[in-house]
Amino acid sequence: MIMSQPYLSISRVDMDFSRGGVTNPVLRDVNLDVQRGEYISLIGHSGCGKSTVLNIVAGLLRATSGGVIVDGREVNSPGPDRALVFQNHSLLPWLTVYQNVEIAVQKIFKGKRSAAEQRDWILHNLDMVSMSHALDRLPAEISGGMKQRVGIARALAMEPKVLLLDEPFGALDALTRAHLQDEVMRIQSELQNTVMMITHDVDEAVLLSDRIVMMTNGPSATIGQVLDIDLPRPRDRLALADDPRYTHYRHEVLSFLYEKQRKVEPIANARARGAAGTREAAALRA
Ligand SMILES: Nc1ncnc2c1ncn2[C@@H]1O[C@H](COP(=O)(O)OP(=O)(O)OP(=O)(O)O)[C@@H](O)[C@H]1O
Repeated sequence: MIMSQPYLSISRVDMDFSRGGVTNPVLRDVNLDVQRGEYISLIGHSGCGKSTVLNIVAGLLRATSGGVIVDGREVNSPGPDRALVFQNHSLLPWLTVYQNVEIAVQKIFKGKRSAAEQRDWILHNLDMVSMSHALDRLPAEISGGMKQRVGIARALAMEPKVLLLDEPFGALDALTRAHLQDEVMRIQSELQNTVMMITHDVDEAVLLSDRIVMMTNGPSATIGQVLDIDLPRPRDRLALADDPRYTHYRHEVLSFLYEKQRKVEPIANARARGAAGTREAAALRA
C-alpha cells in the first residue's frame, strides 16, 4: 500500500517560554501528521498549550526545537496559506462586512484575478456563510455569530492550505453555535479543507472531527491520545444523539480529560495560599 505524505506535519516540537530567568517548558515532543482534507480537533485542559501548538503552525511562534511542514515547505513565518480564525472575531471595525473580506482578497489575488472576479469571489464566500444580506453593515451593527461568520468567510476567501480555528464558536450562545457548526460541516463537505480546530466542547469535537487529538496537562504537555471518529458524513446532530458510536467517542474523550488527565492544582500553589489551601490540596489528593 502506498502511504501518501502527510499534508501537515508537526514533528518533535518542544516549546519553552522564558521570563525573568525562569523557563517554563510548555510543550514536549509534540508529533502529529495530518492528511489533506482532514478535520482535526485539539482538546485539553485550559493552559496545556493548545494555542501554542496552533500559533506554531500559524508561524506566529517559533518552536524551541522541532518544526512544522505544510505541503512540503517548512513553516518559518505567518502566511496566507494558513488562515487563522479566533474566538473573538478580528474584524476591522471601520470596514463593512464586504470590505473586511475584500481587504484579504485584494491582498492575495491582486494581479492574479480581475476586479470583477475578486468581487464575485468575495460575494461567493459571504454567501457561503449566509451573510449576503448584510454586506454594507459595520461589525458593530451585527451579532457575535454574524461577526464570526464573516471571520470564517474571510479565512475561506484566502483559499488557505490549512484553516486554523482557535475556539471559533467559544463566545457564542448554544443555538448560534450549533447553527454555525452545521454550516462549517456543510462548507467542509464542499471544500474539503484541512482544518485544525481548538475546542473545549466535547460534543463539538466529536461532531466535527475526523480525529480528536487529546493533549496531556502541562507543563511539558504533549499528545496523550488520538481518537479516530469513524462516523459517516453528513453528520446530523439529532440522529447522532442516540447513536451508540457517538456516545462511545464522547465517553472516550471525557474519560481522557476527567480520569486520565484530571486537572489537579499543584500542591505547592495550594500550600502557598495557607491552611485553607492545604486542606483543599489534601482533598484533591484524596
Ligand atoms: N507568549 C507567552 N509567553 C509566556 N508564556 C506563555 C505565552 N503564551 C503562552 N504561555 C504559557 O504557555 C502555557 C500554554 O498556554 P496556551 O495558551 O497555549 O494554552 P491553551 O491550552 O491554549 O489554554 P486555554 O485553553 O486556556 O486557551 C500557559 O502556561 C501559558 O501561560
